[in-house]
Amino acid sequence: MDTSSPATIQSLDEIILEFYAAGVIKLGQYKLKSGVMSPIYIDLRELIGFPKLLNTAAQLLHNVIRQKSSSISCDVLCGAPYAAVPVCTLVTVAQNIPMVMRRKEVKEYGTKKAVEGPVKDGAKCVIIDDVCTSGLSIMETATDLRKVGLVVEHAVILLDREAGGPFNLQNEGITLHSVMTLSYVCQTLVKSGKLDPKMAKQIEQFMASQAPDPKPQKVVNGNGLSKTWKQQSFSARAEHTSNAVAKHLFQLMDRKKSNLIVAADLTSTEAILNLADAIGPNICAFKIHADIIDGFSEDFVSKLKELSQTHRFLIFEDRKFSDIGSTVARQYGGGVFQIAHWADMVTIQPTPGPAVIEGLKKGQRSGHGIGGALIAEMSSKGALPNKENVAATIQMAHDHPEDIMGYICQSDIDDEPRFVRMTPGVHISEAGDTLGQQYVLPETVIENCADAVIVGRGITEAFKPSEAARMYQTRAFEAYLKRTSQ
Ligand SMILES: O=c1ccn([C@@H]2O[C@H](COP(=O)(O)O)[C@@H](O)[C@H]2O)c(=O)[nH]1
Repeated sequence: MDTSSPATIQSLDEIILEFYAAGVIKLGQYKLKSGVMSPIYIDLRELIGFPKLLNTAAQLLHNVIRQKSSSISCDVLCGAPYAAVPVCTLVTVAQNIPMVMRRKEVKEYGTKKAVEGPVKDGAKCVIIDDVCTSGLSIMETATDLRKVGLVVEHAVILLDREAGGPFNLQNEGITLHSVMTLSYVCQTLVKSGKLDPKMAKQIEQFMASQAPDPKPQKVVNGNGLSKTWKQQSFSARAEHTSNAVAKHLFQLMDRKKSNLIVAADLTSTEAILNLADAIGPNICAFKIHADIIDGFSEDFVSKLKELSQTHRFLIFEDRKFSDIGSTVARQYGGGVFQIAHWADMVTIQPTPGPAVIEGLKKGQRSGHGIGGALIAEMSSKGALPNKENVAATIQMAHDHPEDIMGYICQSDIDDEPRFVRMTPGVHISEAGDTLGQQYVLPETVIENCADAVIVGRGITEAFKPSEAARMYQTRAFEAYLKRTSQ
């Protein structure tokens, strides 16, 4: 996403708000081309009623071409019919770049051309479009342009709905560049009070449900060899998983530049909520133990959920479910804590076997699979080592990819990129505690196996928890960047 000049981040936000005021961004229930109902609809055709805004859109699009001029070469433009034709015409006039027009319906008379305008064999044509969902309409345009000899390698759009467009187009040899993403638009509307955080969460869930199915990716390192799971980026791995929570967490870690999960092992609801508010911007997930909290209540849960929406983090209940299926179904879906109603992620002990997962599925409340993290290895001293158990745990995960989002582990136990590895027992002082907890540095666990680090007392007992959270966030994310650049 391009957020630089002339629209700085601030002025891009202002433009988004103007789009909203002009009715270009609509909230409600709208039917998409695919027939799917969407809680948000972006109709850039409305821009033709607002000449100033139309011109701004043209400037934003041209900025992308200008700023990426070292990679995008552009002899001619083509606005994808019909919504993008007016805005493309403005770019043509303002920048003196010729334009061609693709006809959707070829005339039965006259020249019968599918592409009108200055078509030169081998000329580089950049497609301009308003919104991209799956990339299909850009692909249709590219097919016609290629048929007449134009070379299409880039498309520039105003808004990416993040439903697989860039990935699908890349497979067809087209790099997609967008001015903004749907998540950024939602974020801006929430910040300005135009969009209720609850509604934003619904949109986020809708987007996750629309995200593409995992597709095999050609992921190779500098030597042309297949990248191991450790070398792959979170965004690439999001494409590999069919677990909605893992996909969401991978995308969140990538966007927030945080692979820090805090373990908020505090007992007062007030202290927990204050911590969540203070460090929310630095974390991807907030882990609690509901059963150690004094005065756990519905009110506490709703406040924590509100904070999770404001700061965009997942709520992680470290319940370590480990009973027969029927008991687990009740522990998860009912009882004092009603965990299934508020936890995005939960930990699971694999010892009962697959029945524990079936029990959780029975107790679940969300529409998607449970965000189950299987405990493969524990951090405490003397934790029972058993290779057979680890192998069986991996098998359980592989047999339940819709419900298992990843592992709690201490070493590199599996080659499969789709699972998120989370490692507790992380502290910048490796001394450990007096009750068997063992600590390792964030850099070491990321290098060993962790995608996300789980840090408890390193943050909660720090003199300034928010500064400590920032420090762990930076160290863990930099270690991840280093690992993926190898
Ligand atoms: O193997 C495990 C599994 C879970 N935990 C949990 O993580 C945190 C660690 O807290 P620190 O204060 O950073 O020690 C805590 O909630 C444990 O229940 C773990 O430590 N090891």
